[in-house]
Amino acid sequence: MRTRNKPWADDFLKEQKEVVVHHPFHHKNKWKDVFGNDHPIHIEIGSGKGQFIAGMAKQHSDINFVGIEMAKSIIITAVQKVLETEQKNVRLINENAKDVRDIFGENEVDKIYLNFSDPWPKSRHEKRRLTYPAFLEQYKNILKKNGEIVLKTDNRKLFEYSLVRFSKFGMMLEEVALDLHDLHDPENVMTEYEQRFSNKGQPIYRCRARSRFS
Ligand SMILES: C[S@@+](CC[C@H](N)C(=O)[O-])C[C@H]1O[C@@H](n2cnc3c(N)ncnc32)[C@H](O)[C@@H]1O
Repeated sequence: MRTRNKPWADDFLKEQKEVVVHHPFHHKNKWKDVFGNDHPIHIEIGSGKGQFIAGMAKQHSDINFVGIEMAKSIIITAVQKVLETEQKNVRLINENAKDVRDIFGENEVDKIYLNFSDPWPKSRHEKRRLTYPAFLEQYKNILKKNGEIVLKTDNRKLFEYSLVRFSKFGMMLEEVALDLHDLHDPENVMTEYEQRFSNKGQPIYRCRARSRFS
């Protein structure tokens, strides 16, 4: 995702304390205190400009959403979108998710969304894919038993790779959709990338993998 450098981003993010969580590692095991309730927690890794998480928060006010986005120049747009919704059930974190296990405690998360994650097609970059086993190991740790990972992508190779990885990791594949929009799922909230690829006529893939670990 290309964006211009925005020198005012730091100050803007610091000011948005209602939405941006500045020291997320301090809240490990205590996210219910951040939200002031014990509703289920769904996280999105690589939230981009926030269309998905803002839309989901509006659609599900009984769920707490946390978006993690490492690019400062991109997350500011997500913050603006969340502010527009006036929803209280969403927080954003400007961090790299490589240490997600240090942000959430064991069994603290009910669902993880991976939307249009960077595919990293070269095999020497495999470790950067968000469905690489080292990431799955961390997801397993923070996910509740029967928690879910929902992945959407336009990238067939990343989709195939992720299906194999989920399966080798012992997760149960509950849905494999090769053309998500053909399902006309009324609950599907489109991401920015999803909208862009779908407008070009490309099929969108989605899978749901359920954790069977405690
Ligand atoms: C291709 S974009 C997709 C954005 C959005 N999910 C969408 O579907 O429109 C991938 C996003 O993930 C972010 N990202 C990639 N790896 C990440 C990581 N390890 N931690 C946090 N964000 C990450 C990137 O900065 C980028 O904004």
